[in-house]
This record gives sequence, structure tokens and C-alpha cells, in this order.
Amino acid sequence: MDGIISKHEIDIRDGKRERMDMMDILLRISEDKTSDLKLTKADIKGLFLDLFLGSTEETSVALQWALAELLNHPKALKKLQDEIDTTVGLKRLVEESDIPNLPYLRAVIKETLRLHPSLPLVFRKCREDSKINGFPIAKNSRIAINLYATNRDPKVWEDAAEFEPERFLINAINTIGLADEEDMKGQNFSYVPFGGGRRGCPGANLATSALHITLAALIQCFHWKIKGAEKVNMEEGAGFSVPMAHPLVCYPISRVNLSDILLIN
Ligand code: HEM
Repeated sequence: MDGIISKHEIDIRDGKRERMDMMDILLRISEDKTSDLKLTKADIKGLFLDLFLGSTEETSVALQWALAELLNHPKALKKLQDEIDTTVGLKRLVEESDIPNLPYLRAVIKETLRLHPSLPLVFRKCREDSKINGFPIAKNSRIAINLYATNRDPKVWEDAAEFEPERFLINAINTIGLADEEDMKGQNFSYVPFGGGRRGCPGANLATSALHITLAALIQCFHWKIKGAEKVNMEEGAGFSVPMAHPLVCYPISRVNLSDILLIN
């Protein structure tokens, strides 16, 4: 990251940047003494590391959990494959414009993020003395918010520990009863895979799009076989993003003519 920042600085100094990218803009702001926004190099480095780590680690961990849950729930896997076959077919690769027509796919991703939020704990600092649910919180206290526990609260979620994408389908018995597009915004405090408020995840839309399209393509193009077992071991491992303790190993068996489908696209 230091190398990338210095390269940008040298290129800016030598007038080599014809089109400014996000880092150029932030570096200029950091050097502008008159700017209201005070940015240090460390801030810029932190922001880009957040973006890179957030966009890769959390999304790939969520994708692994989604596939693992589907492998352990063959009925849900079949239902998803049928939805994709009926809506998209096998002659072209699923694409982003198909996602609005794939409600079960969206429900599978929501249910995966409910059970396996890839950032299970978030932190806040209290700016003033306040009370939450009658508990006094002193100014400057650090608060840890347990998104993992919230998403599995049995007072809100029926069969909270079970993988049941149907709970997110409109008209199904949906204990939080939110419209589809509202679920991810963190406004409902029962379902907060991306946190909420002004520090809520800015990558939520990008992450859900990537998860939808990648999972859909994996399910459209392949049958999956678990390595050496009937069921995937769903034990949770240690780590900030709660990865699988035993990384998912499974074999793809092609169900489409890959060269045809990829050439058409
Ligand atoms: C499944 C994927 C992802 C999950 C579950 C996730 C979840 C979260 C959560 C829970 C937070 C803390 C929110 C809060 O404190 O209220 C967060 C923050 C953040 N996320 Fe994500 N995220 C994901 C993907 C991404 C992607 C793809 C990006 C960027 C391209 C991203 C960028 C960030 C950044 C920059 C922050 C810090 C925001 C701030 O402190 O103001 N995340 N994410």
C-alpha cells in the first residue's frame, strides 16, 4: 500500500496523472492546507485497506457459507437451481439483470448473511451520557454490538438457528415483515448483516450484487459434490470474519456446455 501511495505521489508531482482516480483525489485533499477535511496518509491507507479487505475477505467468506448451507440443504439447492433454470435457462450465463427475477436466490443470500454475518461484531463510542433499554451508558464508553446474536435472536426469528431462506420470501411467514429491498439497510434492528447508521457498510450493495451473481453462476453451471462426506462440517473457525473452521472442499460437476455458455456471453 505504501508503494502504491508513493507511486501516485510521484506521478502527481511529475504531472503524469491525466485522469485522477480516487487515491489521487484523496492525496490532493491531504496536501491541501485550506481543505475543511483533514486527511493524513495513514487515513488514506486505512481507507484503502478497509476497502480491499472488506471487498475480498468478507464477501468470499459469505459465499463459502452460502454454498455450504445449500450443500447441507439439498431441497433448497434444488429449489434454487430450478428457479435459475426456469428463469434463465441453460443456454446463456445468468447475469445481473436476472437478479430481480430470482427471489429465491436473494432469499438464500439474506438467510446466509443472517446466520453468518461476515463481520459479527461492530463497535461504537458513546458521545454523550445516554441510556439504552434502561441501561446507563457513560460518555466515551466503547460499545460492542453483537450482530451475530441479533440476527439469531429467538425472540424475533422462528427456528432461529435453522437455514430457511423461505422466511425472506414475501407472503411467507416472515417474522420481521419487511419489504424485500428494505432488508439490507440496517433500519430494522432484527437483521443487521451490514451494520447500520452512518457507519454502516458502504459496500453492502456491491457485496450483495457480487454474492448474487457468483452464487447464481455456480449453481447454474455445476452440480456440487462434497469431498469425502455426506454433510459439510459447519463448525465456525476463529477469525474476525468468522470463517468456516474446515474450509469447504467440494467438486464441481458441469451441467452445461461451459464453452458454449461462456462464448455466448
Ligand atoms: C458480505 C460482505 C460484507 C459484509 C457482511 C460487510 C459487513 C460490514 C459491517 C457489519 C460493517 C460495520 C458496519 C457498522 O459499524 O455499522 C462494515 C463496514 C465497512 N465495510 Fe463492509 N461488508 C461486506 C462487504 C464490503 C465490501 C464489498 C466493501 C467495499 C467494497 C466494504 C467496505 C466497508 C467499509 C469501508 C466499512 C467501514 C465503514 C465505516 O467505518 O464508516 N464491505 N461492513
